[in-house]
Amino acid sequence: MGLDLIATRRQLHQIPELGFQEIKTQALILTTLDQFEGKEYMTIKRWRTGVLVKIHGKQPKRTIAYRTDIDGLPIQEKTGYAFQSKHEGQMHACGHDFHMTIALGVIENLLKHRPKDDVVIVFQPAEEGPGGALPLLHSDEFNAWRPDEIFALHVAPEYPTGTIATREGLLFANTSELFIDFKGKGGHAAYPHLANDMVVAASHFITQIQSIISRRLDPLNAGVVTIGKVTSGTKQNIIADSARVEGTLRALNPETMQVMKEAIQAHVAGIETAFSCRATIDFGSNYYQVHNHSEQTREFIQYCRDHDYDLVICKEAMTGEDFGYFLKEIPGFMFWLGVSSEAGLHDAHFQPDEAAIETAVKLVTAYISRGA
Ligand SMILES: CC(=O)N[C@@H](CCC[C@H](N)C(=O)O)C(=O)O
Repeated sequence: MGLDLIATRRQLHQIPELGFQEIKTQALILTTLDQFEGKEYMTIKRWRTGVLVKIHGKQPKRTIAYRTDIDGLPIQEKTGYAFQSKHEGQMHACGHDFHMTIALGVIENLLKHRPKDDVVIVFQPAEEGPGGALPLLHSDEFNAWRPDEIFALHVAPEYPTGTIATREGLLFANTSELFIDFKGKGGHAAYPHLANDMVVAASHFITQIQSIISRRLDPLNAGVVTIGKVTSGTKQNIIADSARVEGTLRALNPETMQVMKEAIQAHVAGIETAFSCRATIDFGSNYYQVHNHSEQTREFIQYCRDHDYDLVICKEAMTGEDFGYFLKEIPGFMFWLGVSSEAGLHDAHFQPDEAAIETAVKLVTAYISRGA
């Protein structure tokens, strides 16, 4: 009996793990691969918590790669699914359970009907952070099987199930994480003049940096500053001696990202002066933009049109993806797969439509096998 795609997705959904901690996920991928018929035609390698699979083509002239990410997010799930995450505070809220299931379905198909060329399927850890693509791309394991072309998909809640959306050129933005620690002097709530309040300092900083977008950037060259987490204080009547601000920066080109980082540094320096405090800035992991190569994207678009897929030529998005690092070095493309969820990506209620999995397995298998 073949792979049950829905059951596999639900199994994966129950065991989300954060970047470079995907131990159970890796084990489940390996166990699933081990059950496939035709496994003599594949070679499997582990890379950290990821997995690389090579399917040996019948008359290989080149290698085509397909990549899936495998990590989950630090979100407490609120879907109410019977197969809800078993890991407290962790959830597949960005569709990586879908992405992995699709990759497994594709491997099963390619082992049954071997393609002409070699195929490498990459199960990459840590897409949500700190970033698995760059170290994987420069690993010996990957480079021993370095492909001529690579592609990937990402689920899209806003499109109807099975819709394929992509574009030539820029698809996803440049990103940089942002972590700032403010250090001041704590004290009694009734004596603010004897303390140095980091709740107030951090609040000023968060409000001020909104003007980076409105006053520092060319309005035609968009950027985003989002602060997603603020931590400070111990009790309502104690002035906090420290505050930590965590966020992300987004920009449509690397130059704009640089402008934003310099502006952040200037604002932090201003806060240090104004509030007599100290601050450290960490830009965390940075993802290079996902820039689809024209020739490969056009061929894929034409294939979708010729085979009656619901195709949308979409706009670029401010999401980030470390798949951009692969595309910086290897020709290829990324596309969105519609999964019609009312709740969006990174939302505790995210409920993608499982019907999209089969559509994607068929498309990716057929696209890899075309011309065979
Ligand atoms: C598709 C998606 O949602 N990707 C994530 C990538 C994370 C980037 C990085 N860790 C950051 O937060 O800057 C996204 O948030 O866009």
